[in-house]
Amino acid sequence: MLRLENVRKTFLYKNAKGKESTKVAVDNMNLRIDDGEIFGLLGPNGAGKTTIIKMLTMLSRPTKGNIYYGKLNTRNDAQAIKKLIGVVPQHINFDQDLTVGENMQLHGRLHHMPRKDREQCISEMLRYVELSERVNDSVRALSGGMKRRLLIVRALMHKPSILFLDEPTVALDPQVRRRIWDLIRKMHKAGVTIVLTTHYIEEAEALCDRVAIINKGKLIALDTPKALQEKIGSYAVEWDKENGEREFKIFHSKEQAKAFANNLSQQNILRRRSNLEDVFVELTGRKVNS
Ligand SMILES: Nc1ncnc2c1ncn2[C@@H]1O[C@H](COP(=O)(O)OP(=O)(O)OP(=O)(O)O)[C@@H](O)[C@H]1O
Repeated sequence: MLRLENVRKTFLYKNAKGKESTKVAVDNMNLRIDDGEIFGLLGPNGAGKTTIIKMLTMLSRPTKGNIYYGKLNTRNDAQAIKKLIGVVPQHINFDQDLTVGENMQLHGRLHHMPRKDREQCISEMLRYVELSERVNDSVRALSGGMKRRLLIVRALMHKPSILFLDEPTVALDPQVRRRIWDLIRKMHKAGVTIVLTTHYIEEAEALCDRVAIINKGKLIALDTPKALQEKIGSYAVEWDKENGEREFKIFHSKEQAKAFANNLSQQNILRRRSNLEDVFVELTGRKVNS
């Protein structure tokens, strides 16, 4: 089990006038992630998701508060925790001058894997993501989707029990995105706990057992996508505003939604089930991708 207790992260920076200011990136966060979950951190750009992942994976220290892996604390037990976790960063960070196999070798060596284990693991992992035939190709020659798949299995080489993925499908087309989702599900089935960040609502809905909605460094909701959606109300009515934008309202009963829709004089009225996007807009007043 992974636990954040009163975690806060601030950054000092110089504002436009050159004056030193403090940015609160993560504000008093309390969170528990259970073994075996696919857990999603959902929020718009700048919400604090990457900062949280960096603290969880010990690339950055909390300004205040503590992060526990069971009884291990990231402040004192970094070496032991590193063996438990795998990290898939947001930006592709292979050595582009090396081949696929050489990049995997490098990662295995950094994790002190014996040569024999390394060789076996690399061929197993490349087979897993159908990249065996590319082992001697330069990483540069791979497509974006292939690089992402390779990034994921590279993080699994030392057999971590928790895998962190920061925006695993950012900038990928829908077909490639689905393939990455299948890979994440496959790893989860194999027993790996998954923690991912996303600003794609569909990704959180498709993959996550539970979702934490983060806005401006704060945790504003935490539950299963279905429970979050039921809490705000399961029925939505939407319509065109005068400026052409869509507006919506959420209701707890179908009858209320129907009565409201019947009394509307606006154009293009639609009744539908509510979704996670509605939850986000209701709670934050913002669209997730704005
Ligand atoms: N090193 C830093 N110095 C100053 N401010 C920072 C630093 N790192 C992050 N921030 C600020 O902290 C806030 C949270 O940033 P973070 O990258 O965690 O957001 P995010 O939710 O991951 O966004 P994105 O989806 O764009 O990656 C932002 O306002 C960001 O500008």
